[in-house]
Amino acid sequence: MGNKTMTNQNSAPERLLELDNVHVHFPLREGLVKAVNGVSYHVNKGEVLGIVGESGSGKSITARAIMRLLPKRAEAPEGRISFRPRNGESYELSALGRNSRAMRQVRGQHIGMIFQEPMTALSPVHTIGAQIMRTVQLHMGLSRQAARARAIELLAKVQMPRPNELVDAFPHQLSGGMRQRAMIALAISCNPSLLIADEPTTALDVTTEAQILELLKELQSELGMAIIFITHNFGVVADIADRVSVMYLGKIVETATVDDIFYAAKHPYTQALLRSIPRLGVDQGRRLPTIPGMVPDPFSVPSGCAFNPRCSHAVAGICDTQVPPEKIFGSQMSRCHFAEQFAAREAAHV
Ligand SMILES: Nc1ncnc2c1ncn2[C@@H]1O[C@H](COP(=O)(O)OP(=O)(O)OP(=O)(O)O)[C@@H](O)[C@H]1O
Repeated sequence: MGNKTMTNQNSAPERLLELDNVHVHFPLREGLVKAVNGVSYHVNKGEVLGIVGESGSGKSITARAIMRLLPKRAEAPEGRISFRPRNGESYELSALGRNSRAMRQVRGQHIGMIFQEPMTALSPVHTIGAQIMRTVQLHMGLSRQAARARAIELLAKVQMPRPNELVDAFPHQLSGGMRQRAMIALAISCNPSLLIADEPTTALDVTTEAQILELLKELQSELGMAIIFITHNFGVVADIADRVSVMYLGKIVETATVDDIFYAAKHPYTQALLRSIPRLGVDQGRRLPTIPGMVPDPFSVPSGCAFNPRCSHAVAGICDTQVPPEKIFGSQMSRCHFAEQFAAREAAHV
């Protein structure tokens, strides 16, 4: 785990990014899709925050709202997104124009982003070296020669074999894993303080996935950057994250340290997701429990707690009518009406 959270003199972690009540809506002909529906979370300097949830829960759209790279059909995000990359430097990302100079500087220099599909970030018609050189020349003011040296250094840093040769390769000449490394080199080229990783290992075979995770952990601790790691895979989260936020239908329903998520989850959705993970040697020959029902269609989000129709703990008259508030237990947050009961049960088991 990347336990490198930077601290100030009082050893309270320094906040790098803060989202406060962020909404992203898609006005479609069929109705209004509230893809992100009041999301609040923070990332401390140098920490890895995992964001977990089923497909369609709003993980990627929240990340794209931070980068102001939302699909054209989306309305401008509502709520506050504050970012403090360095001492004295502070950006209200939510107040910046999508193509403003400041926003382009943030995207180029301070926040890197990597995706499941490397060709989302890489141009097919330029060499890997040319793409890295362009970024570092633009944002770090390097000369052509220095930029080429930086590109080779970055390819070596992401453990590309023969960086002196591959700097002149086009993306299609590389294997999937190597392309992923090239995209990571491009994303970290200007020493960003935050890397947003959106399912970067989902399409890879398990060996390559393990290598890329190892690489990200090494880079995170060497460069001291924070990472938002988006995935639907709890195993990956356990491997890389310090804290985890669980998303369901456009809301964060639980946030906790990795240990508390695995051993003291206080939201029935988190608990259900954890029950559906296969455990080596334990679940052989046994059918794994799945979460009953389907994620509701985004035009008709259930009233009250959006998870209530699928929840085995739901109580009629409460869960289907009242939106649960955030309940805080030390560093843990749960949006369940009955979170205290889970806490009391844990206390009884100690
Ligand atoms: N271009 C779009 N037009 C309309 N609605 C969209 C668009 N992109 C996303 N949405 C809506 O936003 C919701 C959240 O999408 P998002 O991609 O953030 O989910 P996710 O949790 O990242 O899922 P996945 O793991 O499948 O990537 C989707 O269910 C969809 O309803």
